[in-house]
Amino acid sequence: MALNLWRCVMKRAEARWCLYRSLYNSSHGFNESEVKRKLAELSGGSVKLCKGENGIAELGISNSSRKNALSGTMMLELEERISDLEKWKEGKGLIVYGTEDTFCSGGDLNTIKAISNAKDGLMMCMFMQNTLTRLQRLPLISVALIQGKAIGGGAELCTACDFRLMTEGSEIRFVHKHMGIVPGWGGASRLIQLVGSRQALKLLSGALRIPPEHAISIGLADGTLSSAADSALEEAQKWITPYTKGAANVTRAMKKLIVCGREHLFEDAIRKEKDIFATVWGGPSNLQALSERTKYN
Ligand SMILES: CC[C@H](C(=O)O)C(=O)SCCNC(=O)CCNC(=O)[C@H](O)C(C)(C)COP(=O)(O)OP(=O)(O)OC[C@H]1O[C@@H](n2cnc3c(N)ncnc32)[C@H](O)[C@@H]1OP(=O)(O)O
Repeated sequence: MALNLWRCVMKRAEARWCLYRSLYNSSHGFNESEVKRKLAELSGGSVKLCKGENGIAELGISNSSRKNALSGTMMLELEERISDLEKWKEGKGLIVYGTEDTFCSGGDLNTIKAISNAKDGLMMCMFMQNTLTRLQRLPLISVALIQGKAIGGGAELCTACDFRLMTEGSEIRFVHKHMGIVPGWGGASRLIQLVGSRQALKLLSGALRIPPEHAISIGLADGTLSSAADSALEEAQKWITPYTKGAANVTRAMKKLIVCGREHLFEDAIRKEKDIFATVWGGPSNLQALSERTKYN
């Protein structure tokens, strides 16, 4: 009886701690079923989840013909995998990685072109902000394993993890300015939290390449992996182990403390990011950039 009561108290506390509350719902004009229907039409690639016996899950972003760019269906799969992880009570850690030689090259430009009007762009923005905020709030210690490029939305995705490990020659780059837009998946608000407003302004307004050594020096990355591509995941597992060792409920409680401490006043900032995103999305610079399909080699 006492245990059930304790469980009920904890459930209410978690709800109060905003651990599982989405940022946007119908009161914000967010029509989730409508945006899911639209994204389901834009296919390609996959997002796979493997939950380990050791309490560490691996989430793999895969769209090999498009450098792991996130198509509409991949955005939906990402949300489904995160829902799965929210229910995984034995979970302690999570490694997010891209298959082959790239982390993620951002939104799939074919998907982005199909939703370049103001309404669809805003719906996608709110869907991805909900999804990446839930990723960030998971009671799991999360690591983005960056091999190759993390470009645009891919750079934003990696900021939603607690830590970032980069392999030699990899690069994080917020290329949004060259697309005539600003980050919209919450990446700007999280980058400011990670590196401070001055560094964030340089990285965003300069669309600067961020190699491993620079990322570490400004506090964006937490380590470099020297391993070859096929053993990077194994090395990331070793890196995360000291932080996930021990009882799952304690590790999860530690992460919950961090989430609650970090988010005070955060929701205001991220909602303003959405409003600013709406002023440039689908505008002349954005449409021009989409027609040029610049390569950021
Ligand atoms: C809010 C987020 C924001 C948004 O949603 O608006 C975005 O994330 S917009 C997308 C931002 N990302 C880009 O613009 C990346 C563009 N691609 C590149 O810069 C390069 O492809 C690079 C650096 C990722 C890899 O260069 P590399 O020379 O190694 O390979 P290729 O360029 O030959 O690419 C192979 C193949 O993949 C296709 N590709 C790459 N990225 C994307 C993408 N984001 N969407 C769709 N397709 C992509 C590329 O076109 C090549 O296909 P091919 O048929 O051979 O042209």
